[in-house]
Amino acid sequence: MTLIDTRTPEAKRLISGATGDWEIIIGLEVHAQVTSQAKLFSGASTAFGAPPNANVSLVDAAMPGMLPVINEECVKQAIRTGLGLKAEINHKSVFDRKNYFYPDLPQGYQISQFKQPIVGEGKVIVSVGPDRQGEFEDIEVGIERLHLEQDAGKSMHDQHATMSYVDLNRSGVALMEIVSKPDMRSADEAKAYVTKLRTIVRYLGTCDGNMDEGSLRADVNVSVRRPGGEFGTRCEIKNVNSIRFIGQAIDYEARRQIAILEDGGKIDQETRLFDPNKGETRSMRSKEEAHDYRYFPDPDLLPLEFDQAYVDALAKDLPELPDAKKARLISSLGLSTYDASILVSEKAVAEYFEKVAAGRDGKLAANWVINDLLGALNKAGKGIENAPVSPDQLGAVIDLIKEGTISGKIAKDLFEVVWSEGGDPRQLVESRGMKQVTDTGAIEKAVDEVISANPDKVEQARAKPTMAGWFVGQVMKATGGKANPQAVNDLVKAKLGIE
Ligand SMILES: Nc1ncnc2c1ncn2[C@@H]1O[C@H](COP(=O)(O)OP(=O)(O)OP(=O)(O)O)[C@@H](O)[C@H]1O
Ligand SMILES: [Mg+2]
Ligand SMILES: [Mg+2]
Repeated sequence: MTLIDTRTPEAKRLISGATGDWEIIIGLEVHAQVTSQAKLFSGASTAFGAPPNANVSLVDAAMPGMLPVINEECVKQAIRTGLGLKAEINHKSVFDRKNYFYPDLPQGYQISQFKQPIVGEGKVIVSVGPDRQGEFEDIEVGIERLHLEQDAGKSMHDQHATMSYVDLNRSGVALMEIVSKPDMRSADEAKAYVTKLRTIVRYLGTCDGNMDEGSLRADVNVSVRRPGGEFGTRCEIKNVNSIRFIGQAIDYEARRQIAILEDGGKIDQETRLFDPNKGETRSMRSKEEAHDYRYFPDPDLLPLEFDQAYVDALAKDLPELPDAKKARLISSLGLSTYDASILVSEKAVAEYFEKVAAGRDGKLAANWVINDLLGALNKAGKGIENAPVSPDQLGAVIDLIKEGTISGKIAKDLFEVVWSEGGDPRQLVESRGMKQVTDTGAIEKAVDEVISANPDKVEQARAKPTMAGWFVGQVMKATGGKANPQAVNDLVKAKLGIE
């Protein structure tokens, strides 16, 4: 039995407390590391996994007299990301100093953008789902701004009993802070939004999106309100570094706030941390201890200016993005929305699929990629980059089915052979004797044998024509699945004298 969820989309977003329903309001600040060999204002390398303090220039260590020089590559990537988010690109933006003291920030300030960011308002369409009926719902999440800023270094407190260490490798690495509007209403929506952002930056090649290497992380702002009421006070959960944790942090935080409010308390605006081991958020600092960042324009850097021709040139070179690709796969190949959504969700999967589908039946290619290839990869715990079957090999398997050389069933066996042993599918079909038997003489012989061995079943089938399927099954079995099923079906019916 399928359970049909009859609640409206609005009602599905509510969670119930002890005294009635509540709505969760979520806004995310996503920090995405810009794909660039060098840092935002220095030539030091950004390579991941280098020994501590190996990638630190005098600028990143904030030696007196050092001056920042903007890395044009990072500016380009920020503009390209802005275009991918359908956002307004600001031809003039300003770098500000955000002042605070912390041991991993040798400058004593972070260079960021405050009042005039490089990218203004935009929007992202996010597919949320599937729900119990297998349906996706599209929501729109507004982008408030995207600005460029430097990353800080890293303090390490677990290396020594009484001392802390500082690693400045990340100091000065370029980040894009992508600030959403408070448009999300559930953990699922927030998770789907971050997933979509990651897909977009990966298509663009502006950030590698690797959350476990810290290339993408989110500050999660959560508040709750009575449905349709005023926004409540937000708490900000800093630096959450996995999509699953973002969901857990939101659910925990919303319930914590609801419990306080239902108890007659009030929410203090504060910065919190998520503890993945406990699945809880806990207070880091309250608003009273909040920083006064004393933002002001960095006197070492001129405002960043470029003209529309520069933006146009970058726009012209943008790759096809997931939404456009999805629409094209649906309209030109006739794929379902569901299949197209799966295929475009990872750039590498989309590229693989398009190679398989080129010049072939798109729906058949989609079935093979989604059910067989992705299914096998999932089972083996492998990513598409390490798929043992190449697009050419899978394409050849599909061609062999289409030509009638092998049956759909044998194709599954062939796929497994190619997966585990490699090789040219066409040659494997020859050498392993997997060819479909279309020779009517041979099929006829097998049909005759099955019929003469089962006289009682023949009687039954004449009275009940659907029994023909049983004979087809027996013949397929007797021929090792190699007989052409249509030919077997036709012959069985003819011999039994049924329609
Ligand atoms: N009532 C609310 N509930 C949940 N989220 C909210 C609420 N009001 C604002 N937000 C979200 O909080 C985020 C605020 O980010 P923004 O970068 O503008 O400021 P900030 O957090 O004060 O600054 P910083 O970059 O120093 O952390 C946005 O994503 C916004 O959508
Ligand atoms: Mg912010
Ligand atoms: Mg913030």
